Amino acid sequence: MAHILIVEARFYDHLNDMLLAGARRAIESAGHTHETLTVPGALEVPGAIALAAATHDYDAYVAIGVVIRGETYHFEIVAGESARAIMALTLDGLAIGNGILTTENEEQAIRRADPEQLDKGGGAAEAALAMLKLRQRFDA
Ligand SMILES: Nc1c(NC[C@H](O)[C@H](O)[C@H](O)CO)[nH]c(=O)[nH]c1=O
Ligand SMILES: CC(=O)[C@@H](O)COP(=O)(O)O
Repeated sequence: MAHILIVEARFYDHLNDMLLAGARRAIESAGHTHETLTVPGALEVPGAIALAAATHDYDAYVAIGVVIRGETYHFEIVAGESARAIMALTLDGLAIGNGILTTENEEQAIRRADPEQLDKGGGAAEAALAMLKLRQRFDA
């Protein structure tokens, strides 16, 4: 049994609730346990994962959040930099599933967050578990 940390950027409550439900369902149905850590926005997620990793309390991580395009270049910064930093942590050997949605509008986000539609939260949890298996296989 693995212990998974879900790190959620709580920027849009209703969308996050759906992503979290999907992630928790996937982890529980695979027989694992989880905790959730909440940070303000997607830019804080990689730093929170790095801090949590230093404790060695968790086997894998699921990043959850929603970035919706606004009027300015800020979207590119938040979407791109959060993904870049999460990717850097995976290259350091952490097992992470990235469920941070980056969408043009709320309608796209709902379809992807809803566990009964595209279930991207569940997908991110499954990716984290797959990476954990790889870590174990390579004894990392
Ligand atoms: N616009 C969105 C943000 N922006 C906030 C940043 O992530 C960050 O919290 C702030 O710049 C302080 O460091 N975050 C999201 O998760 N989603 C957005 O759409
Ligand atoms: C992530 C974003 O693009 C958004 O929340 C920021 O909006 P804006 O560019 O209108 O300030």
